Formats: sequence, structure tokens, C-alpha cells
Amino acid sequence: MGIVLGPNQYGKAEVRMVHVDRSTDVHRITDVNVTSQLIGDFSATHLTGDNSDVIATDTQKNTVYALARTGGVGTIEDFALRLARTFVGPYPQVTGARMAVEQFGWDRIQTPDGPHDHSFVRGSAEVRTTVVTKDGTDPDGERVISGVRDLVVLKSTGSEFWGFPKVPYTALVETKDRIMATSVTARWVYTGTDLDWDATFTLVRSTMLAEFAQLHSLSLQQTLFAMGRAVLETVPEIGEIRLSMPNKHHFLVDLSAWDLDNPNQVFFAADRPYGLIEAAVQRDDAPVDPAVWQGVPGFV
Ligand SMILES: O=c1[nH]c(=O)c2[nH]c(=O)[nH]c2[nH]1
Repeated sequence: MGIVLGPNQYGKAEVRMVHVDRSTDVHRITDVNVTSQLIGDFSATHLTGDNSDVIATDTQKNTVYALARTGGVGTIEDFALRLARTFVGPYPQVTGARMAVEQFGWDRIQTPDGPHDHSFVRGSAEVRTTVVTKDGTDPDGERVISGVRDLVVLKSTGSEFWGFPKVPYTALVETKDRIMATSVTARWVYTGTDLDWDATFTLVRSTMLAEFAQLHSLSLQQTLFAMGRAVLETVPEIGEIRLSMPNKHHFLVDLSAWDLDNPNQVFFAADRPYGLIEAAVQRDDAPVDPAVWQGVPGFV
């Protein structure tokens, strides 16, 4: 019986970095969390502790800072591509890289004198994400998967849920009017690597939000699929989108003990358990290789 080394990757996780663009008096800040992973032939260190091929995780962390110093951060997609290209190519033992970047939002503080030059307030809890992989053995081996998480939305009407089978233990009451709330995690695969990343992100986000708002929903599943379909219809450069949407239940409070009615006004916002609805939305004429999702955290 032999014991062998299987797939492996290594790097520095969660490099928290804030970059200040001071090129004008109106500063711009970029707040990110970067995880760098290298893939290649690292059998020597695993098998014998010979580190002669190991680009230290400390070096990977320093490279994140140095790239920000020399070229700024820009979009997280371009930053992740620059990072991957820094390692895949120059070092023969590094055959691939996986760079994950999350971006936290900051808004300029509004003062009576207008937007402040260098003071910011943390934006919503929503986080923009990207995972860039580069396979150095394939000339077309760069892949960008971008996304958003913790995009919390609610509609106070325009949502129904009925017609489900009444099997043993079914207690849920059918409703023609309920609150629908969820926290959207979405990731989408780009078919190229040369896009206006900011404009596309903004378009995907606004497309999802508009569909959530405008669809009269018969189930969260229907809403999820409609949001994904709208994105694919709107952005041709996206091959597939995956969505994970918890059903953040809002239960009508029974006030009858106090002789009060409750015409969909007072709700108990439960935090758990929650329904969890997840799906991939795909193009039937141009399917994305399922392998591109390998190692991308989330769902499906
Ligand atoms: O939109 C919904 N989908 C479900 O599958 C489900 N199940 C449930 O209990 N409530 C809901 N709501």
C-alpha cells in the first residue's frame, strides 16, 4: 500500500488591506480582504520538508501590499488578475493560482458643507467578491468569477406561497400576501477577462434588485430563477450565475388574545431556522464547464 500526496494549494488567507488613493485632496479608499493560493509542484516540502520551491506565504502577503503600492488596487477583479500573473509564469514550480478578494463598502460622509474629502462611513453589510483562477498550463487559463454576498432585501407585499402538497406534518398555512426577505449570495462566471468590471458589477446588482422588486412572487424559487435569468439576459459576458437565498421568515403575530386584528402589519422576524433556496441558472446553448466552480465556496 502506498500513501501519496493529493491535490494541494497554499498561500496567505485574509490579508486585510486598506488602500488610500491620495492623488488628489479628495481621497478614495479601497478596503479589501485578499486570499492568495498557489498551485503547482510542491511535493518536496510535503514529503521531505525541502522548501526550495516554496514561495513563502509571507511573500504572498507582501506582494498584495506591494502591488497596491505600485499600481493601486483598482477593481478587485483586475487586482486579483495582477496578483495571479505575478506568481504564475515567473516561477516554473507554480503552475496555477487562485486569488479571492472581498471588498467592503465605504461611503463618503455627507456634511452640511457637502461630501467630505477624507471621512467615510461604512456602507451596507453587502460585500463584493471575486475569485480569479489562473492555470499556467493553458493559454486561456484565466477565469473570473465575481459576486456579491449579504445583499439583504425585503418586499412587504407582492409575495405569495400556496399550492404545496399537504403531506404528513405539513402545518404551513397558504398565503396570498406575505413578507419576502432574503440575503442574496450570488456568484457569476465571466466568459472573458477584459471587461469594465465596475460597470458590469453595477449592472448585475441593479438587474437582480429590479427583478426582486418587480416580480410578483409565487415562491422564493421563482424569484431566484427570475433574478438569475434577468442577469443572463442583460449581460452577455456572463456564462452562468449561482444564487443562494435564505428565506428570512417573517411570521404574522397573533394579537387576537388582546382583541386586535393584524392585517399584515406586525411580524415576528425569525432568524432561524430559515428556508435555504439555491440554484444555478445556465445558458442551454453555451454551458459553462462545471469544473470552473471547483473550490468556490457556497452552494450547488
Ligand atoms: O418561497 C418558499 N419556498 C418554499 O419552498 C417554502 N417552504 C416553506 O415552508 N415556505 C416556503 N416559501
